[in-house]
Amino acid sequence: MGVFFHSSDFLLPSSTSSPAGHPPSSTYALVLLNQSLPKFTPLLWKHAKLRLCADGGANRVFDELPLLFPHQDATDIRNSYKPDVIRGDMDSIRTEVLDFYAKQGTKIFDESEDQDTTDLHKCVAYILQSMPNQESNLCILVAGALGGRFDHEMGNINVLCRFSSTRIILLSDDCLIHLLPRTHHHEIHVHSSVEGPHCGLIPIGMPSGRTTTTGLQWDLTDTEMKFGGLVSTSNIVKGEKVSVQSDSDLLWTISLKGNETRHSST
Ligand SMILES: Nc1ncnc2c1ncn2[C@@H]1O[C@H](COP(=O)(O)OP(=O)(O)OP(=O)(O)O)[C@@H](O)[C@H]1O
Ligand SMILES: Cc1ncc(C[n+]2csc(CCO)c2C)c(N)n1
Repeated sequence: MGVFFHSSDFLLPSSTSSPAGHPPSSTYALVLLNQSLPKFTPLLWKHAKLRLCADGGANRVFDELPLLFPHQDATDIRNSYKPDVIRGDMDSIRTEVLDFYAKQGTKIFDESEDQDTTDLHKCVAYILQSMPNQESNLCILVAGALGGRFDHEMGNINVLCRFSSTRIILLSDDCLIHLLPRTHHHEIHVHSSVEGPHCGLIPIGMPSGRTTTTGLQWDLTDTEMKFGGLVSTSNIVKGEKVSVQSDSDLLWTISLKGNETRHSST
């Protein structure tokens, strides 16, 4: 069985290269959702080759990005953070925002006839169509995916499952989540300057009969996990490397640093 390597390099400045022995860095696409943008959004923006707003996510870029640069002119910031694409059912984007980005040359896709898939789903499908040759090293970063409405959060997690062969990372200021498909063993490189130590491993879709880990305070050894039984929450990463293998798909989540003033216990 092959090994998947995972590393949150996108949380580090662009000049910081991957550690020796790690695979070449990913090609990133960024999707911005209609939820408070993480304060590290400008860093994700810089790493990304393609930037999309899911419907009302464009309002967040318009309203909130200038607030991250309080000493600069809001219009200058809006002019320099122009999304490549806005796609969704367009029931949340404000007209002034749509007009502003349409004039800037952003491609607008109104998919209002599809009321069965979420705006995030529509954006991921667009990325896969428009970057077909990048699939093996493509990594889709989703900003504003967590915190807020629970139905939206579950819809966002469902996108991880619907596109399980694509690397997709859901992000908020507080944590990240991605899928560890059962088809591979997983090696997670932890950048302790920006992430951890709190983490979790959660079976998704079905119980996990056997999961084995190394590198955690509470490691699992051929352990069963299921809702109604054990799921691994409030675990702790011990060092720089975590390994996971399981007979079913798991969600991996790890806390992000930088919110110590809001969460004094982290
Ligand atoms: N509170 C939230 N928490 C997490 N994700 C969110 C939240 N609000 C929106 N999103 C994400 O942003 C995307 C775009 O949001 P938007 O508000 O435009 O969606 P929507 O389809 O109009 O929502 P709805 O009609 O259910 O209110 C959604 O598809 C979802 O992925
Ligand atoms: C069983 C079922 N539940 C909810 C929806 C509604 N829905 C799901 S995704 C979406 C688009 C949001 O932009 C909407 C309205 C549906 N179609 N089918």
